[in-house]
Amino acid sequence: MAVLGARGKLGSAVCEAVESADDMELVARVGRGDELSTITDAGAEVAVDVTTLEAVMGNAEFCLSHGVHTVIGTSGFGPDRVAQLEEWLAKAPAGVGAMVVPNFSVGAVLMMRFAELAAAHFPSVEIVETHHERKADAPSGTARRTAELVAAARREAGVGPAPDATTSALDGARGASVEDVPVHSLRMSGSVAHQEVVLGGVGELLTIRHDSLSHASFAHGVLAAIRGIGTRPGLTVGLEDVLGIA
Ligand SMILES: NC(=O)C1=CN([C@@H]2O[C@H](COP(=O)(O)OP(=O)(O)OC[C@H]3O[C@@H](n4cnc5c(N)ncnc54)[C@H](OP(=O)(O)O)[C@@H]3O)[C@@H](O)[C@H]2O)C=CC1
Ligand SMILES: O=C(O)C1=N[C@H](C(=O)O)C[C@H](O)C1
Repeated sequence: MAVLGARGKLGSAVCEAVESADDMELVARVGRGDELSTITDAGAEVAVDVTTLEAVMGNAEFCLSHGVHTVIGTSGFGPDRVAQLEEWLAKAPAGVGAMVVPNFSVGAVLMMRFAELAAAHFPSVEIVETHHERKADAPSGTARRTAELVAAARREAGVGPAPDATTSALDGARGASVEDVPVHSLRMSGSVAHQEVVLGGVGELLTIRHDSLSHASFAHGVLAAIRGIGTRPGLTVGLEDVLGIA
């Protein structure tokens, strides 16, 4: 096992989780400025990337082309980056896998699934995510993924656009639109990672909320992803399958 971004907030939690697991060994802690050959020299079979938007693609290209399974927790993945991973996977040694995981917390995976289930039953749906003030990307990867799942569920059920009479608005007042789902991003000192999916119907509101209160919330999912990737060649997006949340 190699951890890229090992000295970061999530990277430190991942290293701790791997070191406390009996069935895996941490052989490389990679930080900014370290040679990527550290990963292959150490014989790592799986790499977990929890770095930055700028670093992650170069890291993934190296790992996949050298036959190292790659679990990507770094956020900011849109369709272009996913397509690039698929291109590299097609040229990678047989059996190699890449797993893009917008959120490793079990509660967040369930929150996304619940939102997907509810999405077709309410005319209105919007997402509010809150993160710590050091977060680089907005909206969060979790919010993006939730919006994609919600939008797909609504398309499949033939639900039309959410009602909205706005004809005049300041830029940003209605949030960012991810596949027509409004996403509102708050950056707050004192917070970790939080999301509400708010659904509106006739005379009722449903709010699905998840809070990560510390980076320990991501540990179980990271270990599950590491254990699962060896039997999942090619691209996997999300942790639903690995956690048995279908
Ligand atoms: N999927 C999930 O469940 C979660 C995802 N995340 C995501 O993970 C990423 C990291 O988050 P977080 O730990 O909070 O951020 P941090 O800033 O604490 O950590 C990022 C680390 O990556 C290091 N780094 C930068 N460039 C490279 C490089 N080229 N090679 C190796 N290491 C590098 C940084 O080093 P330096 O300090 O020197 O810059 C830093 O130690 C973010 O994208 C975040 O959104 C976070 C939490 C949960
Ligand atoms: O940067 C973070 O902290 C987090 N990033 C991920 C995201 O963008 O969704 C996962 C979690 O929300 C924490």
